[in-house]
Amino acid sequence: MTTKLAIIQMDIAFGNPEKNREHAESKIKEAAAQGSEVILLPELWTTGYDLSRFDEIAETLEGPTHNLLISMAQQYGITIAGSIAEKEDGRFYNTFVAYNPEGERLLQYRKAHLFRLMNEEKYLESGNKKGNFRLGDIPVGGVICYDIRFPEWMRTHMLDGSRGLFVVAEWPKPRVEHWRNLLISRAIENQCFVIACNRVGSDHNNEFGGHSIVVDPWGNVLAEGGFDEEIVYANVDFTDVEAIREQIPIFQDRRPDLYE
Ligand SMILES: NC(=O)CCC(=O)C(=O)O
Repeated sequence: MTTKLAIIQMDIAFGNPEKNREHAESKIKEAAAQGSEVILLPELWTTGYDLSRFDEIAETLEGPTHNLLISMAQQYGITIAGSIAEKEDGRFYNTFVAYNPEGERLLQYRKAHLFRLMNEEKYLESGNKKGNFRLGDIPVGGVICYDIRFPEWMRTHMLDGSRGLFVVAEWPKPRVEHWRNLLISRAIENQCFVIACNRVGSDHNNEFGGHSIVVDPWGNVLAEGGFDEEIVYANVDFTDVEAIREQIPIFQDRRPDLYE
């Protein structure tokens, strides 16, 4: 069965959640009108990297961004996912959330690997739980940006039979070839679909690279964005994973006794 995906490769207004919510809302409407079933937004799409103001602009999971995502998921009968600045008990996290068409939260994954080049370790706490969730019956994982440089962490997400890896990012343009190559490698080595959303535009420190991408479990690029705002669409059949895992059974042939 095919799943219709839409990746919202948007620019993000620095530290301006209201403006970003308005912008995302119009893009979500546009993607839903095309029949999309799963819609992916970028990393920290409401705030950008305005980390020093997270005490003002981060939210609990009951905040206005979550209310908006829940109401849009219900109104359009879609699953919506992306990462948000989360605040809990005076601590801050970069948290990937997903809501199903009933408005139920499927995922709360706090970024595990904090990226020093963008000062995350100075302002954020890291998460310590995996980002596995289910799209209906389909097991998948969700991780955030720098996490993709840790293949062992991605593999951990795949050991339960997950068929897809959702990735959200604010990945700078000068390393966009790393982004592409890492994502294609994660798809091949885990024989899974990789569905990845990167923002575009710039903030005071970085220009971001876009190139949101959907890769199949054989490593073929099914859809890819450019450097500007756009919605990247792709249809995927998560059951395709089975034939490839039968043909080259890496999950059966692993030798964890040697390397775990
Ligand atoms: N937001 C991030 O985690 C950026 C990661 C990144 O740019 C990298 O090169 O890794």
